[in-house]
Amino acid sequence: MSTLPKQNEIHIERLNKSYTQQSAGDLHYIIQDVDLVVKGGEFFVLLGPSGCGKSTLLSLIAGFVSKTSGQVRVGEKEVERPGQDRAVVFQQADSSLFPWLTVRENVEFGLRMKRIPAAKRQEISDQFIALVGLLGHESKFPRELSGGMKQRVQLARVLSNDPAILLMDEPFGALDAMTRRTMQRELVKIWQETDKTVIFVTHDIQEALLLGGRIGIMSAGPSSRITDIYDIPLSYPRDLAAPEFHALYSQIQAHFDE
Ligand SMILES: Nc1ncnc2c1ncn2[C@@H]1O[C@H](COP(=O)(O)OP(=O)(O)OP(=O)(O)O)[C@@H](O)[C@H]1O
Repeated sequence: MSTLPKQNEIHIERLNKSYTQQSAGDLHYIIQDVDLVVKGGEFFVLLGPSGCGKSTLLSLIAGFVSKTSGQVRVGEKEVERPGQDRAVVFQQADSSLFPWLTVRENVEFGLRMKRIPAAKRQEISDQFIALVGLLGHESKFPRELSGGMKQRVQLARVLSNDPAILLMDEPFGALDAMTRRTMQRELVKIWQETDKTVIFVTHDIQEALLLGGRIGIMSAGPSSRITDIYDIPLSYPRDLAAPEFHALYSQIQAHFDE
């Protein structure tokens, strides 16, 4: 049996990111000595207070920003730049959708760039438009969609490119509570159907517990680290009213009350 790391496994070792503070001229560590292994096909949630460095860590994995020192590997490859194996879903779909393209054209954009023939493109976009529940809306433009629908288009577009890893930065943060719950449920279903590795950033404990197979707690910055990792032994879909859910909620909440 091969012992090589899976292509969708993420290894982070002694990772540091610092900026030089303009005023003081000294080094300011955003994250310091982060160690983490996310297994292939895992749903991992990064949970921490606002400003602790969650987006920074996600951007380092995405290859959007360069590290100060340490290692980020996907499979066996060191991350040096963005790659097709890692797709990022942002909080605001508006900034990532092309307003002059329809839902279908937005979803097919990456496929067109890869010169996939039209018939195959349509087959793939049909599949993911259906998966995110947007059948019947293919010809609409982003301005004709609600916030939740735009977020679904963003998700369908990302999924149609078939990345091994989904990096999600508070993707439902701007949605109303009901749409947010629907999207959370759909994301879990999509993840179960596609076996992708997901790293999902949030500062909402309830969201973390609804979604995560494991939850990594980040300490408040500066020099933030992952201080604790919780295995969440609850089956999906998760029951907000279950006593086990409440017990885990209180346990995790205690980290932020200290
Ligand atoms: N380019 C930069 N130069 C200097 N400091 C930066 C830069 N980018 C981010 N920071 C700082 O890094 C810290 C962490 O920011 P980051 O956006 O990663 O946190 P976050 O946990 O994702 O926050 P939120 O939950 O509010 O989105 C903040 O204090 C921020 O000011």
